[in-house]
Amino acid sequence: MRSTKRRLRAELEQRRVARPFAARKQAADNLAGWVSSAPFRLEYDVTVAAYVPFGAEPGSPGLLDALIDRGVSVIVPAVPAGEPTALDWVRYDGAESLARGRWGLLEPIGHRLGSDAVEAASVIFVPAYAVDKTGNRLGRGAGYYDRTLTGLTAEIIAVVYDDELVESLPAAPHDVRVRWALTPDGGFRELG
Ligand SMILES: Nc1nc2c(c(=O)[nH]1)N(C=O)[C@@H](CNc1ccc(C(=O)N[C@@H](CCC(=O)O)C(=O)O)cc1)CN2
Ligand SMILES: Nc1ncnc2c1ncn2[C@@H]1O[C@H](COP(=O)(O)OP(=O)(O)OP(=O)(O)O)[C@@H](O)[C@H]1O
Repeated sequence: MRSTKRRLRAELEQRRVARPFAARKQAADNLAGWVSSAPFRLEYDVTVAAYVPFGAEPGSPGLLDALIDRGVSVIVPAVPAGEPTALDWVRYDGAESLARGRWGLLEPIGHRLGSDAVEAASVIFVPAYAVDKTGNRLGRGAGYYDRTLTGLTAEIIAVVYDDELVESLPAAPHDVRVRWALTPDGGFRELG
């Protein structure tokens, strides 16, 4: 199982890296555009936990900015020091305040809110290499998100390219299923 997941991650990463720049840009714009037709409430009193895409991941800060433009409070992860645990969180208020953190990830400079901050979120966008039709998600494999998402009742959305919404993925008992996929061409799709 572990080596199957590792091989899948490597294949999916290669496929992402091979996507032409213009296609990635179009996909990022499309993803941001779907925010206005999200199937859940995204208003001024809502907190959304999202993330800042890096490398060949689908998306850009554009989706976060689209959320902020609606008045939503947005928090994004900050990777805690040491071994993988639940993620820490920082408020996002625009791409200007981002700086390179651990592994070159972009994180807002600002007060760390603690790992409990995610409990205020009613909607959580999570990164994934792939998601299957029943909501099994393949992440980077450090286990940050599996540790972060257990026990939450929020709507959880995996953001992937259209060809990364697949028929089935290997799943372990600790894997937390997601209810939605968001893809550049398909928008929000309910899973399960
Ligand atoms: N945009 C984004 N933010 C995110 C995540 C993510 O997947 N995407 N995470 C999702 O969990 C967390 C960070 N997790 C990460 C886990 C591994 C690596 C990484 O590059 N690992 C290297 C090995 C690094 C090393 O050991 O030196 C690798 O896999 O090659 C990066 C981020 C929180 N923030
Ligand atoms: N709730 C948890 N408690 C303790 N260890 C966990 C927990 N969830 C995951 N792990 C550990 O984290 C590691 C990565 O898990 P897995 O391969 O399922 O990652 P993933 O779901 O693909 O990615 P992500 O890093 O996004 O969670 C595994 O070694 C697993 O044992």
